[in-house]
Amino acid sequence: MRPFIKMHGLGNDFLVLDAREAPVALSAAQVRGLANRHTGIGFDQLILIEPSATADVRLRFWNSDGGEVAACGNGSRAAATLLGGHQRIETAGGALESIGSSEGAEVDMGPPQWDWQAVPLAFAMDTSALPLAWNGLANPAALSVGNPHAVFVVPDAWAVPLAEIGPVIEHDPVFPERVNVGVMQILSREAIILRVWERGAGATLACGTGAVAAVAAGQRRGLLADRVQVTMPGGDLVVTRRADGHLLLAGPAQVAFTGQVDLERYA
Ligand SMILES: N[C@H](CCC[C@H](N)C(=O)O)C(=O)O
Repeated sequence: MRPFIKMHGLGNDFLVLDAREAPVALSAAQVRGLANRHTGIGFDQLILIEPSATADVRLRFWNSDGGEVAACGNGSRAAATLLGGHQRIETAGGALESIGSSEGAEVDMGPPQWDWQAVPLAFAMDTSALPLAWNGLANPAALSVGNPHAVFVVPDAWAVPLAEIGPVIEHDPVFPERVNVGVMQILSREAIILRVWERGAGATLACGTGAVAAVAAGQRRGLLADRVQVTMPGGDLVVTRRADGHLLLAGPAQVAFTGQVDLERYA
């Protein structure tokens, strides 16, 4: 049996396993089994905390579909909340820094990456506004914040049929590694509403990298200030652009419960 911690950031929920003392090897099938909300523990993402040779800790992330991914903003904040204090974090999507407190954490998610090959896209396009449309959603920004995002500016975020259109865009071959799909309604230069269809997890109550990507997209178009409140179905995050171009993600993260799990049962 292995101890686990169930956490969430505004309802974007995580199974956290601390593998710094004892390594954990996970198959995609095991992750999918653990993610099942009826026969497993249930989560949007699984987070593994591992030792790091280059930072204080290494974080690895898996979506509920079993795929390992390089970034998870809310997941990084949840781990940072657990770890507390100032942490240097190694991830496959880049090095992060966090300041944790008992209620939540702020994570430096680094600068957004706008090169089409960094997103990645299947061919060169203007990433500030792709010349593409899907069922009425058109001209998204495309960028990486350690993971790929397409962000659409829409007049009413709540009116978008995300469950129908999200998977179509997620799996479009123009995104060779698939993509997280955000629909952003701009309320003012300091406030947006955002809903996200997440690659490998579907519609979530909040998405940290999605919030960072949406604010970066709005800032690139000259529509948003340096500090923006991002209202998502699960609550509010704050994204701040620092003078060096790094984007800081702040908001609450909580422990829901702890337990023991037999990982072999899901192999
Ligand atoms: N679905 C994302 C990973 C989790 C992102 C989200 N939960 C966050 O807080 O950033 C992806 O496949 O890149």
